[in-house]
Amino acid sequence: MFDAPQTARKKLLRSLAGEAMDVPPVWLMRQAGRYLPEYRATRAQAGDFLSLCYNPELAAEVTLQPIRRYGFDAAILFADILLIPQALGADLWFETGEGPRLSTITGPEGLKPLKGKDDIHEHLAPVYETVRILSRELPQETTLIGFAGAPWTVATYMIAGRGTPDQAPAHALREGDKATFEALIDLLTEATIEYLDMQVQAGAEVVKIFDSWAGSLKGEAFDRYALEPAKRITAELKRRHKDLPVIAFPREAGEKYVGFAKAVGADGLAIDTKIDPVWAAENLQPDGCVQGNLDPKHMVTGGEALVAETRRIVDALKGGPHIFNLGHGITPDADPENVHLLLETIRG
Ligand SMILES: Cc1c2[nH]c(c1CCC(=O)O)Cc1[nH]c(c(CCC(=O)O)c1C)Cc1[nH]c(c(CCC(=O)O)c1C)Cc1[nH]c(c(C)c1CCC(=O)O)C2
Repeated sequence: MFDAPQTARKKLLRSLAGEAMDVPPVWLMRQAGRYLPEYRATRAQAGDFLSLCYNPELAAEVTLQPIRRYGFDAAILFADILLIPQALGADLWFETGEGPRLSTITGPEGLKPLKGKDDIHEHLAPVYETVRILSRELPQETTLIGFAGAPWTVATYMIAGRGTPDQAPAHALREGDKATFEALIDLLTEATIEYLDMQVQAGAEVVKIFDSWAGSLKGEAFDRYALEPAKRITAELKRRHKDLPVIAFPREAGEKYVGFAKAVGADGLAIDTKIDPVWAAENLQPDGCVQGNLDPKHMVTGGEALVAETRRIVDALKGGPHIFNLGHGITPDADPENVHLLLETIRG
């Protein structure tokens, strides 16, 4: 575990512990990415995106690049939510300009080739090594965030074999073959616990659970397949690592955001761009730290609109614990200069 007096000084950990600050800590989703020329150069050196994820020296290098350039308060491990399916035995590749492709799961036979929750570590060992390098090399004020995809979001890719606008194949399996669907969610929940546990053992100080497609689950299905797995993962990680801060991101959950952090046991709740920060201050911040939620389009367009919207978010959330971030990942067409403008606006 980490040493309390030193971590107590890290701004991100103070926010997650519930402290309101004049200047919130800030980092950006996808801060290591294609909008940075140094990222594109290192990815070219690695060969392709997946080779970069499995090369600890180069993955650590791209994680550090935005920290050197901008001095963010947190670094997020460079990896991907789809490494777990690959570690479990699914095929995974990336089609240039299109996105991920995987083998599909359409029924019980789709589960047969998958490995058990404890058989993922050899495949994921390079990721743990990246975390170890980062925990040595990051500046001491920078918090290291580990992460995984939430079971539902990862399952949507494993079932469809690709990203889908409405997650229809996953909903079809959930409704048509509940046993197979629930066995997959269970396997992913348990494998995610082991994966994040290893990241924490290697030096991750916070973990974030990305449920990018949580918004397509409604009513009871949301509680069962978004909330319950996040709760199981959080409870077990906190049992193994007392005081480990957890950030949940049930993207586009809308009104289901209310009470989510408390029910899950998460310390931080990441909000998407559809959430009004004034509403979040009233309805979400009483339960703990809120992270978000500038629209990533401002990182492309910049100017007065970026400044005004950033100020509006900071002002709305300054009465409670807040981590400044975007509402979703920064896009490849973002202008790196706009990140300087953002940081000047927040930090003065
Ligand atoms: C759904 C999802 C994925 N991956 C992730 C999510 C959840 C968050 C979200 O909703 O965006 C999470 C993720 N992906 C990546 C990180 C690294 C850390 C960081 O935020 O800087 C993280 C935390 C790197 C990446 N993951 C990916 C890239 C781009 C790859 C490249 O360099 O070509 C990066 C930097 C590729 C990826 N990975 C994924 C897709 C759909 C794609 C293709 C889309 C795209 O190209 O942006 C799956």
